[in-house]
Order: sequence, then structure tokens, then C-alpha cells
Amino acid sequence: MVSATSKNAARTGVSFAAELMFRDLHLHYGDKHILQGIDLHIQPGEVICLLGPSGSGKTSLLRVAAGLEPQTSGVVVMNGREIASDKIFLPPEKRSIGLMFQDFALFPHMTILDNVRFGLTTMSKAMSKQEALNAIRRVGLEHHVNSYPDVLSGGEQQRAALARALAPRPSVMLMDEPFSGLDTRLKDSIRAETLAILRETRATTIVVTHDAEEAMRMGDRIALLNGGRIVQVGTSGEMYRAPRDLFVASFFAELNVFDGVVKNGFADTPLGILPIADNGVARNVKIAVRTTGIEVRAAKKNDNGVLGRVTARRFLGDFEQLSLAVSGVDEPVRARIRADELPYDAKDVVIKVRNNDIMLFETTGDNA
Ligand SMILES: Nc1ncnc2c1ncn2[C@@H]1O[C@H](COP(=O)(O)OP(=O)(O)OP(=O)(O)O)[C@@H](O)[C@H]1O
Repeated sequence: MVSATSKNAARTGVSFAAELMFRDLHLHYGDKHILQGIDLHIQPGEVICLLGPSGSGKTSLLRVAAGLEPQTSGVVVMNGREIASDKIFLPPEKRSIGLMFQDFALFPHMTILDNVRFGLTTMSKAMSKQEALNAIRRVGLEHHVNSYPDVLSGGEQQRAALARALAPRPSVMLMDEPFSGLDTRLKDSIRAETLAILRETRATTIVVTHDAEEAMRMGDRIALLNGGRIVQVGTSGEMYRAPRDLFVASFFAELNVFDGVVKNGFADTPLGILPIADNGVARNVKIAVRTTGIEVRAAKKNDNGVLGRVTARRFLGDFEQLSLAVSGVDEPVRARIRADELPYDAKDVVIKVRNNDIMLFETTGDNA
């Protein structure tokens, strides 16, 4: 676990961040193709989130990076050196990698100090104690040095697990759903603290999550997986504003999707003729409108425009979720409006779509 560089790292108090690269990585279990040609280049010190639905291969990719699973083909490169290929396979303990899983996996019969010291086997006793105490201090658990894990809250256990993973000053941190065991309120603060600590240690980090908001909060970039392939890699802004297909778009925002015809910069949809940045030939397309991009106001007598009827309304605190029946649309149109924006007795409404919340996708391939 302790890398050749860790002597220097001990002086500077940070890890030496590694550059990590996956090249045309495949993983098969029998005839099941779990990873299918993963190409990903992660910069030193970058925090990248692997996002995707259940079974898309996120954990498998993390296990290959850690050396817990040999890939079927392809190459893993760290700092320009192959660490897993058809010629070489560096075992996990030689990769300078810190691992953290969702169940924290603390040893129940050991104190927090001993849990954190566990991976520091190559150091002297005094040095490993000092390093463990540093890591425990860094996560703010100094008052629990001699406690056993069962007296710690979920959030404290998460921090203890983080201290244990960081104590050997790994060059790469691999985290599999590290916040999924925590309740929502705690999750936000622990996530922010963890990110701050990762920045401080400068370890290159891969975080597995199935939660798009979590990926947006944590990742410098996000790699979205589906069926063992990376569908798109980008910053949260790129993924949200310029999704390459409907799958990506629907991962980052709640959408209404309509069949429409696009022509001369306008899309003809059940929500009206909408302006679209497109100069292509006239054709059938899928039009996606974010639920946050639908404005409603109470309809007046003889109002024209696109009319809808509120069929359900749910108060969510800052927002309200509306279901609207709109003529020409089979499914209810969903809108997310600011709470109390629409009078409570309003049943008939006029609908307007904000231009920035309209996205167009070709009806070929995955979007069909
Ligand atoms: N040891 C194994 N043998 C056979 N199939 C496996 C094995 N491990 C994982 N799989 C399969 O590989 C696929 C990807 O699993 P993986 O755990 O990587 O997905 P994931 O995206 O992390 O999912 P989740 O979010 O549910 O954890 C799944 O279909 C899973 O059933």
C-alpha cells in the first residue's frame, strides 16, 4: 500500500497524485460482456465520478483499476507505466491505491486508531501511530481515537473509513458508493467534507455513484456508463447542457419527451411551435423539455396559447411538481415550478416553454 514516493509524501503531507488511463478495456464473465472498450484518461489530482444505472459496470471498472479483477483485454496505465496488460499485472498492494466501500468495512474489534493503522505495516510502530493520528485528525475524529467502531455514528464511521484509506497516502483513491449508507442530510455535509479532504491530499480519485446529483457535486468530470460502455465524459455543465443523447439527458434532468417535427429552426410539438437551434433538413425528432423549463400561469377567459389542466399537484418544499393534461399528449406533462407560484385554485393553466430547456435528439439509434 505504501508507494515508493510515500517517504517524500510524509514530509509534504500530501499524496503524489497519479495520472491514470484505461485503454480499450474489456471484461468478460463467460459470455457476459461487462466492460466493452473503456477508454478514459484521468488527470493527476482529478476527481472523476463513474455514474450509471445498476449493472452498467461501474464497480467492475473500479475493481479492475484496483487490481482486484484482471481485465480480459486492454491496458491500465499509471503515470505512463503499464500496470495491467497482457504482459504485466501489478497486484493491488503495489498500486498505491486507497479503497473505500459503502459498508466502510471497519474491524469491529479494533479501536479507530488500530483500524487506521492497519494498512501502515511497512512503517515503524511510532511512525505508523503518528501517521494514523494525522489521518484521524484530518477527518476530525481525534476524540474517537480509542473508541470502537460500534460507538460511532454512521457519518463518523464514514470518516474513520476515509482516514484509513488516506493514511498510507495513496496516489489514487477508489470509492464505491461511499455515501450511500448515510441519511440525506448527513450525506450533503459529509460529501462536502470528504471532497475538501481529497483536495487537500491531492489524490486522484474515482467515485462510483448512481446518483447524478452526487456526481455533479463531487466530480471535476463525470463518466456516464451504460451497458459496460462510457456513453459520455464531461463536466457537470457539459453533461447537463449538451447531452449527446436522450439517455444522458434523462440522467441529468427530469424530462418530458415528445415526438415532433423540426423545420427551419422551429420544432412543431404538442406544447406549441418551439424555437430550436437547428438548421438541418426537416425531419421527425424527439423533443425533450426539462420539467423545470415549463412555466404555467392561471388561464383567463378566452386565453389562447397552449392550455393545460392541473390533474395533480405535489408540494415538495421549495418546489411543486405538477401533472398537466394537455390536448394532443397521451402522457401527463410534468412541470416543476417554484412553490406557491400558481394560485391554489388554478385548474386551467397556460403553458410556456423556456427556450434553454428544450433539447432535440435524432430519432435514430438509441433515441428511437
Ligand atoms: N463475479 C461476477 N460474475 C458474473 N457477473 C458479474 C460478476 N460481478 C459482476 N457481474 C455482473 O456485471 C454487471 C456489472 O456489475 P457491476 O457491479 O460492475 O455494476 P454496477 O454498475 O456497479 O451496478 P450497481 O450500481 O448495481 O452496483 C452486472 O450485470 C453484474 O451482474
